[in-house]
Amino acid sequence: MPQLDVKTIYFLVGLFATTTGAVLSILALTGRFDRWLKYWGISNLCTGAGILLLTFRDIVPDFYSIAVANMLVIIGYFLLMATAQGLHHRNMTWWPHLLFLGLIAGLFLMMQNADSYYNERTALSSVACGYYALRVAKITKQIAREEDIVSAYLVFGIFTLAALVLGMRILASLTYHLGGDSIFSSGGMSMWVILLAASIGPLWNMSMLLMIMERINRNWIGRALRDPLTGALNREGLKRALENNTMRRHSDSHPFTALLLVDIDHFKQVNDQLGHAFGDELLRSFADIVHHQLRSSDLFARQGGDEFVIILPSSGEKEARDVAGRLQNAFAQETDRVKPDGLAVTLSIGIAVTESDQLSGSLHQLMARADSALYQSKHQGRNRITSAQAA
Ligand SMILES: Nc1nc2c(ncn2[C@@H]2O[C@H](COP(=O)(O)OP(=O)(O)OP(=O)(O)O)[C@@H](O)[C@H]2O)c(=O)[nH]1
Repeated sequence: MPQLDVKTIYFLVGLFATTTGAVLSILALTGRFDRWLKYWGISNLCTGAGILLLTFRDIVPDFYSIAVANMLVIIGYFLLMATAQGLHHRNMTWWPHLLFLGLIAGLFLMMQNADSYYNERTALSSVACGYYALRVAKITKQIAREEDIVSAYLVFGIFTLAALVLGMRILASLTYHLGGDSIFSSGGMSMWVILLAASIGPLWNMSMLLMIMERINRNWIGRALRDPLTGALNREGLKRALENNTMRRHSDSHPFTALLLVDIDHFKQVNDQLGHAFGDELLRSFADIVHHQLRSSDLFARQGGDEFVIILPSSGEKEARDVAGRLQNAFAQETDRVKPDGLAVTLSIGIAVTESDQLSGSLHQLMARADSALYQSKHQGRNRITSAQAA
C-alpha cells in the first residue's frame, strides 16, 4: 500500500469536496431544486478549493495559499450553515455574518506570512469553522425534533463531533500543542483533523442528503393524509391516526371517548350567493377555529363537503357538549362579521360517546350514532347540538 503523506491526504480531501461541490452546483443551475442546493454546492466548492489551495503552499504566494485558502474554507462552512438555515425554512440576517467574515479576512491578511503565526491562524480558522459547525448542529437538532426526522440526528451528531474536534484544535493551538510548525506536519493535531475530515466529509454530505430525502418522504405522506384546503385529516388520515397508539395512551385518564360530527348549515346558499371562493374561505376559517379549540391529542378530519369529524379522547358527553358550544360561539362570531344579513351560517352538531377501549371496534357504529344525532339537529331547525342515545 502506498504511503500517503499529510499533504496528499489534504489534496485528496480538497479534490473530493471540489468535485462534489461542482456536481451539486451544476444540478442547482438546472433550476429544479430549492435555493439551498446552490448554497450546499458552493459550500463544498469553497471548502474544497480552499483545501486544495492550502496544498499549493510552496508553489503560489502566501496570500493565496494562506489568506485566500483559509477564507474559502471558512466561507464553505458558513454556506453550509446557510444551507441548514434554508432547509429549516428560516430567513437569515446576512450582514452580521458578512461583518464577522470580513473581520476574520482582515486578521488573516495580517497573519499571512507562512513562517510565523501558525498557531494563531489555526486557532482563528478553528473558531470560525467550529462556530458554524455548532450552528449547523443546533439547526439540524431543531429540524430533528420539530419534524421528527431521524436522519437529522445523524447530521447533528456529525457536526457536533466536528465542532468538538475544532474546539480541541483551538485549545491545542492556544497552548502550542499542535505538534509541528505546519498543517502538513505528520503527527500532532493537524493529522488527526485531516483524517477526521477525510472520513466525515463524505459522511456529512450523505447524512444531509438522507435528511432531505426523509423529509420529502414525510411531507408526501403528510400531504396524502390531509385535506389540502383545511389542513384537517382526510378519511385515510383519520383511520391511520386512530390506529396510532396515542389515542390509547390518553384513554387511561378517562374511560370515555367522544365523537362529534359537525356540519355547516346552509353552506350551499353561501356558495350560491357569495361564490365558491368565499365558501372555501369559510371552510378554512372553520378549520382555524377548530384547531384553536382542540387539544393536541384530539383529532380533526374532513368527511367531505362541509361535514367534519372531531374525536376527543378522555372526554364524556359533558366535555363534548362544552367543546361543541365553544365551536358554535366562535364560528358565529366569525360569520357575523362577514356574511350578509338574512343568511344563517351556523353549525349543527351530533355527538356520540363510547368507552375508550372499545373505540377501534365500534368506530363505524359510533359514527352512525353521531350521524343520526346530527340528522336530528338538522331536522329540529339547525344550529343545535344533539347527543345520541347511549348504545
Ligand atoms: N366552496 C366549497 N364548497 C364545497 C366544497 N365541497 C363541497 N362544497 C359544497 O358544499 C355544499 C354542501 O351542500 P349541502 O350538503 O346541501 O349542505 P347545506 O347547504 O349546508 O345544507 P344543510 O346541511 O342541510 O344545512 C354543496 O353545495 C357543495 O357543492 C368545497 O371544498 N368548497
